[in-house]
Amino acid sequence: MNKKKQIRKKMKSSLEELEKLVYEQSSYLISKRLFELEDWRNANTIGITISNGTEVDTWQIIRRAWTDGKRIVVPKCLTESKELLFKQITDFTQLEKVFFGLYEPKAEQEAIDKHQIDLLIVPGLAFMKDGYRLGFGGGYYDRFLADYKGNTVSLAFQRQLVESLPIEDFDKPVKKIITDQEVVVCHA
Ligand SMILES: Nc1nc2c(c(=O)[nH]1)N(C=O)[C@@H](CNc1ccc(C(=O)N[C@@H](CCC(=O)O)C(=O)O)cc1)CN2
Ligand SMILES: Nc1ncnc2c1ncn2[C@@H]1O[C@H](COP(=O)(O)OP(=O)(O)OP(=O)(O)O)[C@@H](O)[C@H]1O
Repeated sequence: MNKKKQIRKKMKSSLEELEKLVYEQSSYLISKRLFELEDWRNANTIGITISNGTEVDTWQIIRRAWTDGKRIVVPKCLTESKELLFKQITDFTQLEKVFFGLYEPKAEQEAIDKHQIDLLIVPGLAFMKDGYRLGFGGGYYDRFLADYKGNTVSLAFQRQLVESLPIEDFDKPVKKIITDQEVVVCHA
């Protein structure tokens, strides 16, 4: 657990050093790569978080999905059970600010069944090329992925790719990682 905390701390400060212009350009390149993939083209329902701070920008990805007629579903954290409930949004004003400055769908937005999600964009702080990841520590995505059968990709700045991470039994790797420099096809 301590090792994970250490890596999180180090990665957070590395990400804070990204200049605004580099952040914008890298986010643009990552989304451009995503839109070229069959994984994106073939997906009708896309599960995605609302990026915050130094996370790869997802706002522009959501706008593009809406323009392309795709359904966007965004997670709401059930803090007691540490589960994620995905709800459809068709408009950014259907979100509200919750803890840590995160945005979630408002209560009245309708929840969907997790198996309707064709492509899940899985957030994370650090990734290995085999698809294993380190998140923010809630364990929300590890739990969600345990019985999720759909496609998964993660978006990351190149500096978020690391040589090694502590792996635990419950960790589930993602299938692809898209960075500003490459698309990594993961073989865990
Ligand atoms: N933009 C964005 N939205 C997201 C995520 C994300 O990574 N990015 N999440 C990705 O999962 C979920 C929220 N993640 C959370 C992660 C941790 C804690 C939390 O309570 N952290 C504790 C430490 C817990 C621990 O160390 O065990 C804390 O910081 O006090 C809450 C929510 C859903 N929405
Ligand atoms: N499938 C699961 N069932 C029950 N508990 C789980 C499961 N997956 C993870 N956990 C618990 O969640 C906690 C947080 O895990 P971890 O530190 O690996 O989170 P993370 O990978 O950073 O977060 P996330 O998956 O939300 O991105 C751990 O204490 C772990 O025991």
